[in-house]
Amino acid sequence: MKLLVSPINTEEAISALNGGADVIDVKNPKEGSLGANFPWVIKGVKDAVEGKKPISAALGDFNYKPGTAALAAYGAAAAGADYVKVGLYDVKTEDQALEMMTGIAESLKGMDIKVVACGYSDYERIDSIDPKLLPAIGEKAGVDLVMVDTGVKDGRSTFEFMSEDDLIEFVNDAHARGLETAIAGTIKFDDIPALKRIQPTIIGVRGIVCGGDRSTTIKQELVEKLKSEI
Ligand SMILES: O=C[C@H](O)COP(=O)(O)O
Repeated sequence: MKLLVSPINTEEAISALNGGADVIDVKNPKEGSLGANFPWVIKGVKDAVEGKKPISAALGDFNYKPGTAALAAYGAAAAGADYVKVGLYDVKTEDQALEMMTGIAESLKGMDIKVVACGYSDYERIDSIDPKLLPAIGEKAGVDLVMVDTGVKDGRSTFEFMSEDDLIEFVNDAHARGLETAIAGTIKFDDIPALKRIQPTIIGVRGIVCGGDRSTTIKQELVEKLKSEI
């Protein structure tokens, strides 16, 4: 399993990089679970990481706006992202999700950039699409990776909203369709044994490597610890 760590600035990105993160995922938690950061922050992180690891950019917790999302993806690509992650937050139907993801994949066609469709394990409380539908939608839309995160960052974990069996079904369905997978959402050290059984391609974190409070800063030693445990 690879480790994706979500810094908010260059300093945190260097802690993530030096701690052994495999993907440096630039986001802006002030704007939500998958809040987008500014292009110059993505660019700054890209320059600081010097090609040692790929850069991911969160595009936002989206409502149903395929054109806006496709343009945001294009912008993140111009800023240097190697992965673009869109949160299907206020996206309620399979048709809406398919149109969103098809538009993003089309806008990045011919570029060496991975498209990530992210659903939310707590989809019922935010009235969003069930993430278990994403592997089929993602395959149709031509995305590279499907992901689950929590939509509300209130300390409740993905494991409180989806059972291990649900997550195994999600991962196996996606892998059978040739897609990569990521699981995130207040992952704790105690969740590592379950994640090893589930075997997603990537584990996505922030809070755990900030020492539990995601509003503080990423600590290199916690990234090192997590990396060695997974
Ligand atoms: O993409 C990963 C998320 O930033 C996870 O954040 P979290 O571990 O604080 O829920």
